[in-house]
Amino acid sequence: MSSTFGKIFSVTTWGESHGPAVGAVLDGCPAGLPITEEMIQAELNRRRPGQGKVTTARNEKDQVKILSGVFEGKTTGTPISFVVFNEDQHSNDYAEIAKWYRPGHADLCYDLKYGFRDYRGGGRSSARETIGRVAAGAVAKAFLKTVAGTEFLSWVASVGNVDCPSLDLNALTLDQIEASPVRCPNEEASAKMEAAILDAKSNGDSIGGTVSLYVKNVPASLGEPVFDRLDALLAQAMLSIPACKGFEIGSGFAAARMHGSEHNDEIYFDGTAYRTRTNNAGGSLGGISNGEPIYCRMAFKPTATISQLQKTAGRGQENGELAAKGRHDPCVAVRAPVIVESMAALVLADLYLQQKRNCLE
Ligand SMILES: Cc1cc2nc3c(=O)[nH]c(=O)nc-3n(C[C@H](O)[C@H](O)[C@H](O)COP(=O)(O)O)c2cc1C
Ligand SMILES: C=C(O[C@@H]1CC(C(=O)O)=C[C@@H](OP(=O)(O)O)[C@H]1O)C(=O)O
Repeated sequence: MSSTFGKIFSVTTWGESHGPAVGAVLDGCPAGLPITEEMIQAELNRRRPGQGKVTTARNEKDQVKILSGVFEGKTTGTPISFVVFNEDQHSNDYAEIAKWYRPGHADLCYDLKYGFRDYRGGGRSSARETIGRVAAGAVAKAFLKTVAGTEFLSWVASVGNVDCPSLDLNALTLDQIEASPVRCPNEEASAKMEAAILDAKSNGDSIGGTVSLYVKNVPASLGEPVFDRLDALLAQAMLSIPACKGFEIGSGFAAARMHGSEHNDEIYFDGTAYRTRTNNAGGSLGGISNGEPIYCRMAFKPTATISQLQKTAGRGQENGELAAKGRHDPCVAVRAPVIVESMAALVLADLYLQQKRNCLE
């Protein structure tokens, strides 16, 4: 099922960017979990378009409605359905992409696969689809918080060649991240990133960035030892986010330049649990969580749709040029952190429920 993610705690998203609505169905969430529309709305507000000069100007309220699976403020154990109505589509701006494929977007590949063009914006390939992931992810976060005290934080770690300096991750708060218009908690780096995004935008261009994820209080023993390794599932989850092109966990690519003596995380018992003194593993060894925080980084490419004139080809096999229209994010990384957190929560909630089958309590 191409639109479903997860085995037990599983989400199916539906809807197109310019259709009447988008949403999700979340199945497998245990009964009795307190859930409100307000909790989900708070997460959707972090993802929403129209948040200022550094995001797309499409002005959607993204007001969520829960249609099923919650009664008297608690989950009932039955499928939870979410809907968000689209209100500000402006589909006429997209007339030209009915004919011309946008370089860097999914237009050509969707046509090659389905022989069909939904040229109303990005259609199903638009990141508007991630509304369903964030709504379901909010429930996954609430579930993990209840069973294990798990906490998720994600922020923009670089834009173009501007890097966020290293942070004290245990002291970092969501408020510090959300205070920045680009979601970088370091004030100086935030200002430089904002300038780089506005500079790209003023040239009819876009710019890439990286997003970091830090998850605290991850229960040990989540993940399967062979194919459904925790790190592999996280990679799949992250690379399934539109425009995500790179994933690294723990020391990531830097591990390839290290010696074992440097990379191995020393293990000790702290009186309660096994811990490691460093976290080059990023919280996963042998595909199984070791109880240390999960730490990963994702690379997001520059937004495909730009207003500069670019050479491309059309549906009728002709070659030509396109200066794309519509309202677009100049840097998609800025709105990605809550999506990243949501996908990580969906992976962990699913593995948590799978682990219940692996051992006698
Ligand atoms: C939060 C977010 C916002 C995005 N906004 C835009 C956008 O405004 N315009 C655009 O062309 N692509 C945008 N994208 C990226 C496209 O959806 C993505 O590039 C497209 O689906 C093609 O997939 P691929 O880049 O993963 O190959 C966005 C992605 C994310 C995660
Ligand atoms: C509306 C949102 O962002 C959109 C993501 C997106 C894309 O191609 O990914 C393209 C633009 O929209 P449209 O589909 O109208 O071209 C963005 O505005 C959203 O995320 O809610």
